[in-house]
Amino acid sequence: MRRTIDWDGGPGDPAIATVDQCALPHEHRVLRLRTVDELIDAIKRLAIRGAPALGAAGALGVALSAYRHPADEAAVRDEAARLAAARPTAVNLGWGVERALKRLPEGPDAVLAEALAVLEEDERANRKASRRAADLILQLCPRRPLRLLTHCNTGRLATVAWGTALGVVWHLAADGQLEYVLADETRPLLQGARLTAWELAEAGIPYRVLVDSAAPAALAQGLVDAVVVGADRIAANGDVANKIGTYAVALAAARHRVPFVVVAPESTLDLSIPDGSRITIEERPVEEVTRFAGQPVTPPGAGAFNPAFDVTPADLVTAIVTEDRVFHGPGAGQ
Ligand SMILES: CSC[C@@H](O)[C@@H](O)C(=O)COP(=O)(O)O
Repeated sequence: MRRTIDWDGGPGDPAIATVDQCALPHEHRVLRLRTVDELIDAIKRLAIRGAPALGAAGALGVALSAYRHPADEAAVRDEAARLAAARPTAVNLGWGVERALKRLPEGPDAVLAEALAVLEEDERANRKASRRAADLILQLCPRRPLRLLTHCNTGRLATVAWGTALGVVWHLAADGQLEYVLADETRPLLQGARLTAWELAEAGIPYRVLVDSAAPAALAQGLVDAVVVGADRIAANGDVANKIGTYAVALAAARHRVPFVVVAPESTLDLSIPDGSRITIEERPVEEVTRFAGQPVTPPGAGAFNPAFDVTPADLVTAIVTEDRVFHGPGAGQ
């Protein structure tokens, strides 16, 4: 399967195919989802995850619903609303749903055509944004070859194909300008250790995984030329919501004057909100923190604070790079 998520419907059998990100790195398994409820469940379990992949899932989900209920627009709109609410932070999910819904009056084939256009555009946008970000990092960092640090997973698994921040890695490696990648493990669900490491290994790129709390030490020891991350929602003032732990990396990068670059498609910008304080941060089940690899790691009944995302203030961001433009944040002087 070339794409992480795609339409897999035959006549009378509408379905979405997606890589099961819960099974990696041990097993590369493809899920075939036949209903919007199955799709919502896959999104909630993070079998499908990453803002651009969620945008694709939103659009494909509306197509799935439109084929399942061809004569019942209200049923499709109800499923679309539930789908858009499956995860609150990544703006792309609701954006993908809305884009596909606009074609609903024209019938299921038109909705599917729109969803497939979202998928097509995603890969194109990510390749372009990551090329632009790679060129910017080459300008900002004199040392060669480059040593990058990243957080969470922003590769092809988080998108339809290619990736955003990890797309920068693919470009720099192809240019012969990359020494290695440090991949934060990304507690509690280990998107870095499980998924980014899997993608880097598959691509033959030198990498090491580090616990999230080691990232400031890596920056302090001069092991990193630039930090490159993705985003789930970017407010009008340049505040960036991304996987929990991103803010701590940005603070440490600023302290050590290491460029902190955010790469995202335009669909991740939410110019309707003035700043990051308006971004809804998803809180996930306490068991993700109180258990590890299926085993309890806390005394029975321990509480947990488990936000899935944090907001990095714009003044810690050197640049936000999309397929269309580069925003230099107030942190650009670092
Ligand atoms: C290109 S993906 C950008 C972000 O979506 C990514 O960094 C992230 O935070 C994903 O969080 P997740 O909870 O795994 O969906």
